[in-house]
Amino acid sequence: MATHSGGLTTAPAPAVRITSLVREFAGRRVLDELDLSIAPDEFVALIGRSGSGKSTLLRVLGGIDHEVTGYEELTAPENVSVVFQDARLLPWKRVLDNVALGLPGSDAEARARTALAEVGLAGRENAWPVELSGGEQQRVALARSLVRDPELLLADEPFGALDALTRLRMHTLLKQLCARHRPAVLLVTHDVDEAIALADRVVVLDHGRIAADLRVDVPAPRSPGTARYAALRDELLTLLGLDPTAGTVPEPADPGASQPTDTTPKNAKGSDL
Ligand SMILES: Nc1ncnc2c1ncn2[C@@H]1O[C@H](COP(=O)(O)OP(=O)(O)OP(=O)(O)O)[C@@H](O)[C@H]1O
Repeated sequence: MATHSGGLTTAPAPAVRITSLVREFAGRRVLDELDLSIAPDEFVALIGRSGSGKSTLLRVLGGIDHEVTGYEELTAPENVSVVFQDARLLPWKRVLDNVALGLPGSDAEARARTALAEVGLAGRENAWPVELSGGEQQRVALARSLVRDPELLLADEPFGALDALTRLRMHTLLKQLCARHRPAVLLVTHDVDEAIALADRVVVLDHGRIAADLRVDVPAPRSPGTARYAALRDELLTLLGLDPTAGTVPEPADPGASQPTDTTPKNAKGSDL
């Protein structure tokens, strides 16, 4: 939200501001003088080929990786929540206790109940994680993150392991939760359609640098049938080195999986995204 003073309109301080960030592994630059800003309550999707540095950037912003150099500025909120592809629930704790774990205050349990209701899991408080489906477990993970009212929500392919229908339901849920809690969001995804469905901006990472930073100016309800949607989708696929006419965007490569079907597009070098 902009602030006003003396007739001037001042943009709010960004939730995230990074300039010239470098992360090296064994002398190889995985983040290469990277610049990125995210406004408070802005939803940014981060896409890029495998190995482009997406998870590394999330780890830095989540305070998990401190081995960075070179930066002129590195600002991120202290109150950060992270959601991963797997829900990472404690199997020996019931759902409610997973959400309430570590929450301060005597109202922790009540807040956890409210959060579970928000993600559609009222009545499942006493279930064990193993009794929940993958989508339900991710709902718990979202509740556990958002009950802390984070200023920044980092999500690393949170819906990557879910089936297509569950994924769409989770998109709707995440949009509702973000509208209510208004964190800044950085979502890593391999799915261009997911990025367009959810984000205000899509940032494309290539070899540790921002190759493109595109505003999602597709009018709601962001239907794939519209010309603007199709143009943005094509632009993003092309930036990823994919042929927009070749089919859907592939899932992240799973080394243990069998070869993808012939609907899986290949990048210019013939390898998976
Ligand atoms: N701990 C580490 N030690 C050495 N190299 C690493 C380490 N972590 C990441 N890397 C390397 O950094 C590069 C970027 O990795 P990162 O996981 O950030 O990519 P990514 O864009 O998230 O990929 P993917 O889409 O496959 O998850 C890769 O080449 C990876 O091998």
